[in-house]
Amino acid sequence: MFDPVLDNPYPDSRRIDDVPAPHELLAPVLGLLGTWHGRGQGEYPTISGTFSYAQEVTFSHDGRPFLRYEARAWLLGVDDTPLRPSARESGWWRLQRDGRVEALITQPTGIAELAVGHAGENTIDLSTDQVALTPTAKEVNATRRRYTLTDEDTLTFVHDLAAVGQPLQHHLSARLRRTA
Ligand code: HEM
Repeated sequence: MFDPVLDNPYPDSRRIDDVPAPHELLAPVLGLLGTWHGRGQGEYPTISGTFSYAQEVTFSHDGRPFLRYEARAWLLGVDDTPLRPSARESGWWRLQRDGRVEALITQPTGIAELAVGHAGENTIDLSTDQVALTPTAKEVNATRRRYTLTDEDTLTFVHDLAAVGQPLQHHLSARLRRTA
């Protein structure tokens, strides 16, 4: 017989003032903790026109010096009607001394990114260090992600992409509001 399953004694926290207390290395990214919702616009030279999307993003921690990151997007039609699920990704942002960040991000489209960068005054800037692709994934060579807290509850996001033979250029921009 198995013992009854115990509750996880180490749940993630999405709030600065909650337990566990955030690790000191998380100081430069504490403003990201929580759940964010918003909308954005996207484009790419290989795609006709632009597209609109909505997105939900969550950053949490368990008291250790990394963030758990989760994002999911869905495309929007006229009058913001949801059209279909779009990009999803999840990963880990490992905070180092002096605000250096090492991120591991995976997507169900067969793409795994290692990114490095820096968390500074209200801005996090991550660029690809390595990309790994499953055999059937689209060709992705590099990304750059910039997150800016324009006020305590507003997060803007810009994503550049080098893929399918195109040089690094704008793919997405979004503006998110903290909802939890
Ligand atoms: C909010 C997140 C994202 C949204 C809403 C989004 C949306 C889109 C859309 C609508 C397309 C056109 C194809 C289609 O209709 O599915 C597309 C293409 C593509 N996206 Fe994204 N995307 C997102 C994030 C990403 C990320 C993180 C990457 C890679 C790291 C990426 C890489 C690509 C690639 C490689 C293509 C294919 C281009 C082509 O084959 O012509 N996207 N994206």
